[in-house]
Amino acid sequence: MMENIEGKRIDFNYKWNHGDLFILMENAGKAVSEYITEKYGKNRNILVISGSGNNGGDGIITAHNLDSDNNLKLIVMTRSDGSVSSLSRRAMEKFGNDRIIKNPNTGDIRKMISESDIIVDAIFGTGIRDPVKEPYSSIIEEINLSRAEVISIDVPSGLGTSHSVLPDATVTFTDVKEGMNEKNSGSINVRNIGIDEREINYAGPGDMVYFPKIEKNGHKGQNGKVLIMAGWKFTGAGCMTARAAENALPDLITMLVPKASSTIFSIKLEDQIVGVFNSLNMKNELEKCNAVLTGPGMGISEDSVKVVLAVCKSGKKAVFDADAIHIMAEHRDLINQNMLFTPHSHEFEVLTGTEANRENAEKFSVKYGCTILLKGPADIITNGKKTVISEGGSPRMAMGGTGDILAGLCTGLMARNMDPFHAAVLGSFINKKNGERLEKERSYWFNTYDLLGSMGRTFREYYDFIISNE
Ligand SMILES: NC(=O)C1=CN([C@@H]2O[C@H](COP(=O)(O)OP(=O)(O)OC[C@H]3O[C@@H](n4cnc5c(N)ncnc54)[C@H](O)[C@@H]3O)[C@@H](O)[C@H]2O)[C@@H](O)CC1
Ligand SMILES: Nc1ncnc2c1ncn2[C@@H]1O[C@H](COP(=O)(O)OP(=O)(O)O)[C@@H](O)[C@H]1O
Ligand SMILES: [K+]
Repeated sequence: MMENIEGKRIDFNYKWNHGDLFILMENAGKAVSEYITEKYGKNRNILVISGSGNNGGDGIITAHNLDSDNNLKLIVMTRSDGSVSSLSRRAMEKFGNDRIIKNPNTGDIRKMISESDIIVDAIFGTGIRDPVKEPYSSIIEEINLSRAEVISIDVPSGLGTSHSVLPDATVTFTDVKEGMNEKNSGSINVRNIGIDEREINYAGPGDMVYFPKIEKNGHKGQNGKVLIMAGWKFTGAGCMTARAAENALPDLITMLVPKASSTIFSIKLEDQIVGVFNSLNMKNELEKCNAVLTGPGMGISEDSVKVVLAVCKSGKKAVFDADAIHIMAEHRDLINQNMLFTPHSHEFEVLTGTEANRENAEKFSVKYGCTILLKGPADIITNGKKTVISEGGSPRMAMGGTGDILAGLCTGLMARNMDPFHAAVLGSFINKKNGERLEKERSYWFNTYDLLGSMGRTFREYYDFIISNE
């Protein structure tokens, strides 16, 4: 079962890899027209009703393919300014603009429906917004009143709203969509339209769809607060986590550190809030934050155990890295679905007592409900329900500190309201692409400062890609 946003993610990955989604639309139209021809034969009275988005475009290609062997009519309902999506425009040119019936009135639509044996429903797909208003609600009602066979493309138009087409069959692409069942979709036929494993099961630019946009009129605090308790033994590691977390664009980052090292942190992180650790401060900051990180450069001490246990008790979204993973190995009963663990293979073995591989990561996630990001030349991210592989990066990333950057970045993303799984996938992807960018510029001669310095540019490249293609 695929959520709509996951469909978007896959589309963006496809677009990044192949440049153009039109071939998918052509394949979608081919899948639907073949289904109809196989089931109903030729010389039928077919009415295709398309909306203004890409679902409508799939309908237009379907109409194009069925046109020569049937008595076919194509209606296109445009947006109020007369436009349709850019892919649909290409589909319209292919069909022949002058033969398309644009925005007919409801009476004419009713008449065309009554004259048809087969109706192809391509009004809305996964891009539907609630509520469905006139004229769409009436068109959907008319379709449901007709005696014709109704075939929906991808999803019954209006699914999930109060006005939904009730088709005899739905031809859907890649996977069954969220909310679909035989009762609301008729017989469900899943067709592969050319999306391959890489676009589905591997991290890619499409993972940016889960990154919450910055609201133009936002106010302080709205974009999340990060709490970091790290670097108590190795201050450098702690500072890197904070610098990395900034790239997720949270509003506030607070570090709690021991009194003895607070001056060092204040100097190195002059633009961030550095507080002195004590039990009361920790309690207050844990209450305020949206996500918390502990572990990197922390050392294992009485206080660090206290911190890790307090984080567990807080119920906040949390990232456990490095020493915190060692501590949590003794407290597995406290693990829950708000937690992300970012072990390399040795830490994984300590945490789980099993060999570091995909299967064991999945088993552990299922058992404890948490997300695991198992680091290596290829990162494996799993929450037990889904697993994504994140490939790439640079061999130079084996240097110390890249794990701290990754943990900080993931925490920042979780504070921005992302769930642990999608934060881990995007964090790993951006971190690795950032390493690739630097390797391209400097071969292996770069360090963690360089990674932190260029992360914003790497992020932006993918952010802009999503924004400019939405
Ligand atoms: N990777 C895939 O699976 C592919 C998906 N494609 C198709 O693309 C569809 C998604 O396309 P889109 O994202 O363009 O979205 P849709 O085509 O589902 O709908 C969006 C359009 O409908 C309008 N709209 C939405 N809700 C409305 C409402 N309540 N009242 C009036 N107008 C409304 C929007 O303004 C927009 O123009 C999928 O369902 C599928 O059919 C295909 O083109 C091929 C590839
Ligand atoms: N040889 C490598 N090739 C590509 N990416 C790597 C390599 N080594 C580490 N990375 C990446 O660097 C990040 C940090 O991993 P790692 O170095 O294992 O963490 P740590 O700093 O905790 O040891 C991960 O995203 C990982 O994929
Ligand atoms: K549809």
